[in-house]
Amino acid sequence: MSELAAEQHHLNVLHARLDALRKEAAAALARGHAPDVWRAELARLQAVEDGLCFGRLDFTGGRSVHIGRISLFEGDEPLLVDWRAPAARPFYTATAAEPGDVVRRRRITTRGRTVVALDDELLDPDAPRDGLVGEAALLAAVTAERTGRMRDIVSTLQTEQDRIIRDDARGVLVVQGGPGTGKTAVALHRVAYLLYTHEYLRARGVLVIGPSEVFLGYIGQVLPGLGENRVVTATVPGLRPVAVTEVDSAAETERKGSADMASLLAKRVRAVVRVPDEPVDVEFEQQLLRLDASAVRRAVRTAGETGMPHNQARLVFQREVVSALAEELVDQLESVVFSETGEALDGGSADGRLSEAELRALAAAGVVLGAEDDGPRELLDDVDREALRTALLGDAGVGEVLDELWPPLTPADVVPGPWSAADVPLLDEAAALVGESVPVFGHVVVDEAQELSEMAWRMLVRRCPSRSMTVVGDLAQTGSAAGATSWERVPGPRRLAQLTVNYRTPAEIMTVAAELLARHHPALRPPRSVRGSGELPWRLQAADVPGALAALIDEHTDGQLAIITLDVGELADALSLPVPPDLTGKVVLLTPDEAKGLEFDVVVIADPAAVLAAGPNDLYVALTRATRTLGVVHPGPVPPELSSLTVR
Ligand SMILES: Nc1ncnc2c1ncn2[C@@H]1O[C@H](COP(=O)(O)OP(=O)(O)OP(=O)(O)O)[C@@H](O)[C@H]1O
Repeated sequence: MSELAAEQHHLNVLHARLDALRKEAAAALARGHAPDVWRAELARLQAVEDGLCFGRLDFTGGRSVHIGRISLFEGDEPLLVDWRAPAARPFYTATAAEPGDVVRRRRITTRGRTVVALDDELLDPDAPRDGLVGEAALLAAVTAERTGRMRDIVSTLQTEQDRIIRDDARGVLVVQGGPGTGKTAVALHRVAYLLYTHEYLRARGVLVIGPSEVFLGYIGQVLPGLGENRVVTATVPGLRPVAVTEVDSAAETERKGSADMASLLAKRVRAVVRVPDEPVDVEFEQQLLRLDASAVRRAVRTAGETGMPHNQARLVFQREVVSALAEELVDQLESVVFSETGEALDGGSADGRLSEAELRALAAAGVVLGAEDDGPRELLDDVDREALRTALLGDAGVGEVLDELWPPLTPADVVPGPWSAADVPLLDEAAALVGESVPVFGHVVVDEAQELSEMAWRMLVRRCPSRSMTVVGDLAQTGSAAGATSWERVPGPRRLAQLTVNYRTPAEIMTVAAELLARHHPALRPPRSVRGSGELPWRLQAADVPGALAALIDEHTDGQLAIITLDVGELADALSLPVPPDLTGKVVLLTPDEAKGLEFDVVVIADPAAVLAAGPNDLYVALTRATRTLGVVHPGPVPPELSSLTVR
């Protein structure tokens, strides 16, 4: 039997096993037993159909294992090892220089259920080293036409990526890497790895944060394809569903993103508590009670000292005030008996019995006087006092006074609308200050993390108090005015990892991007492109930009074409392209901000000077989106940053 036929035979066995498991799951689901569990299991088994098995390791001594998306067994015999299992690790880490006991690594390419190619690497310590694992398969993957949906890279993960994926779950791992270094891909594979490795994370959940809904759609297929359906994905504003209708200026975005807002909001919340200078009159069952300003001050202090959020501390405040009021009432009642002159006061009877009003007050508190009761001193034991406090608390008039002194708050009281995206972290902060809780996750992944404001980070820490986080981004791509220029704002303690190889952008394009980077971020190193395309980036001067673009679209045949520009409105009309963009279209029109994290076969930047004026980072993002060809169409003089492009 040929090697290909042998692998086909094994793949048939694997799919037969997969089909059997699906049947079992479907039958269990039909029986109605633990439907959620079986539905999820069925979805997991369905999602691993494509590329079920993609590799094989042969070890010294003749043993071999097949590597795939999930583990499969026939009885005790392992048919397929999950790529995340320790046994699969050498598939990603073994090198010719350090082969361990691996003698051969085989990449198996399948189409549907058919094996179409084998790519063998003999791990011979004497062979020349190129640093790339499985170069042929890798190059095939990175040059494949783009579809508008991200694919997983499980069969071609590189060693520096593998190391990050399997890094410790605890603490904050920050991954800095230039464009196309696989940060998004690595972050998603790490989620799959952590969920596989740590049972507790499956129970506590993982949250993946992305920069936009379009981006979340782009990455949406990756985790299900890796057999993980249980991850929550969201944008930062999406974590708190409120109506975002406003757009802030850059200065406003920066101001609202600053950590100073946290103390400002805390101050705003504290300021609603009123401490009067004069005693406050409180009416209860037609009795007038006097609440001393000092008693209010004491209650505010006691409530404040609990450190509880506003609405919870309010309850403490209320209990304190009501205790003071109850004491006042008791004093009044007791004074009937114990007035200095021995006289009954306030209409009480001379023998120390109580007035009508006092009886009503006691009745409201549920204190019932029997005929044998002499007076309130003996009557008002601890239970009665508690009943009195409860009655005071439940009284509408008393409640009104309490609410005036310490009003209950909603987040919208603290941060009134209408709201912009930058208000959402402020509303979230306000929610925490007033005492609303949020769902908590076992691990949080943040993609395009350079865009997050300090206030957004606070929002995420509230959702992950354990601070088990994976944070990936590129400081050279920061677009938001409230975004980061260093990783210092990421909650600590943090450890930093780097990705250095660009799998997306060909060397010819990266040379242009590197010049821009050198001008504006001299401290940052551009990533090294894994390949060249043989196509030089070009520029075209055209007074009629929409006309020039229409001609380019007409000429375009292969793969996806993206037009990146600052002002999409005008071009959308002229070129009849959808806004917001449809990523599955043949031609996609979008802003640099929307293009963040995405990639296309061909990219044309319209009016690069305008993009540059918005910020060099925006132009850097736009320049690094193409997997094959880059062009710019400029109506005026070309920015010096792009003067080296070939004139078309
Ligand atoms: N090991 C790999 N094998 C095959 N393809 C890879 C590998 N690593 C990355 N890629 C591909 O490179 C492209 C860029 O990856 P990804 O989007 O994760 O990069 P990024 O660092 O997040 O980029 P950016 O900062 O520009 O958003 C994707 O198409 C991804 O599939």
